[in-house]
Amino acid sequence: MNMSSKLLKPDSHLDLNSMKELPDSYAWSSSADHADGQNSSGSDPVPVINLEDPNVMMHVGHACKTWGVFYVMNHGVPMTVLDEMEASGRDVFSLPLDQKLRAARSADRVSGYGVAQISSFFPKLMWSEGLTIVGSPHEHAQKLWPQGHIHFCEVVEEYKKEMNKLANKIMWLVLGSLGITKGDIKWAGPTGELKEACPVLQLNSYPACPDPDRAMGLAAHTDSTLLTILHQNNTSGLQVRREGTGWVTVPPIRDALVVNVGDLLHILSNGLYSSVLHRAMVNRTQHRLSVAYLYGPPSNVRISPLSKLIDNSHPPLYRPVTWSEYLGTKAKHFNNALSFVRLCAQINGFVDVNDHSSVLVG
Ligand SMILES: C=C1C[C@]23C[C@H]1CC[C@H]2[C@@]12CCC[C@@](C)(C(=O)O1)[C@H]2[C@@H]3C(=O)O
Ligand SMILES: O=C(O)CCC(=O)C(=O)O
Ligand SMILES: [Fe+2]
Repeated sequence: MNMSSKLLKPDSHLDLNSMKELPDSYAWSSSADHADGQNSSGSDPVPVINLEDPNVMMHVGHACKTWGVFYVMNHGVPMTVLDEMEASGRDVFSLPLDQKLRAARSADRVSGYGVAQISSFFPKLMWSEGLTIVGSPHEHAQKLWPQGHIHFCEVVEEYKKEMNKLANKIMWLVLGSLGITKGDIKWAGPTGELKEACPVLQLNSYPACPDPDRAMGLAAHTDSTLLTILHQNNTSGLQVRREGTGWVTVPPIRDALVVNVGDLLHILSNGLYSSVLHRAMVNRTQHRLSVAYLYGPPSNVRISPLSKLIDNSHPPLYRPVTWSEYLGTKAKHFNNALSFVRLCAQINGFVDVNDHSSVLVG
């Protein structure tokens, strides 16, 4: 069976690295929309939080409430671990296309190589490729490098270990900022460690693009996570949507990682913290890489608004949902997914601040 032709849309096979012009199937818009955010020097910058600051919890809470995204410094992840992951990502994406397609994501799975999962919601193709690793990287690595893949697997495992520690730390800061303590979280272990679901690592590659003003690296979306921790190489491209300002660029800072609030944290916080809409733009000369650690709860845990945040004047806004149920809803309804777990939206006459359905197309 020819896996690749069955698994990806025929025109998704184009080797982005070899294109001299932007094919029409990749042309999203006029440059006007894209210009928004490229020059956001006038707007507030995304908060940078020092994890060793004595007031760190307050800063995290404030950033979650007002931005849904922040940088963390003094995060404790060794620079070598970040650099090695970046180098390994580069190794993957510089393989010949036919070799990468051996690890292609099949229609019924989350993991593997291919175009972004959300591609099917858009009429145009995105200027990117990704490798999604759920759990062990072994199976994909073996397909990518039949002769040897130990190093790649070691790098991924080390990266996940470090990210898990950091995600746990940040998650407790977030929960603490909501007044939540260890006993309030069902999926916390005896020493306060948060049990996590099968961790998901998303490697994204955005090759240099002949017409970046009309292309889109990764279309606007929110993450279906509690938190996402993002490492980017030295090339800018990430933008977040800010109420009243528009698209704000989140340039790489060498010593910092980017943390996004995901949809499940929006639900858990009963809407106090909103997941942030973000997208990735591409560059004319530089290859951009990013590595996202998608952090969520164990798969059997139902996430619902924390009971400490509920009272008569703050009724629960969402019904309980597990991560895998939510991913299914997202796969079907994309940026509308939250409204499908929302309680009584019509009765209460709420306008969901997190309903991003109107920003579907770049
Ligand atoms: C655990 C997740 C979360 C996924 C789906 C699945 C695996 C890959 C994730 C991403 C990564 C790239 C952006 C996104 C929007 C996409 O297309 O795939 C993400 C999506 C989500 O956050 O909803
Ligand atoms: O490449 C980026 O900066 C964004 C990646 C992203 O949003 C994701 O993987 O979910
Ligand atoms: Fe994302």
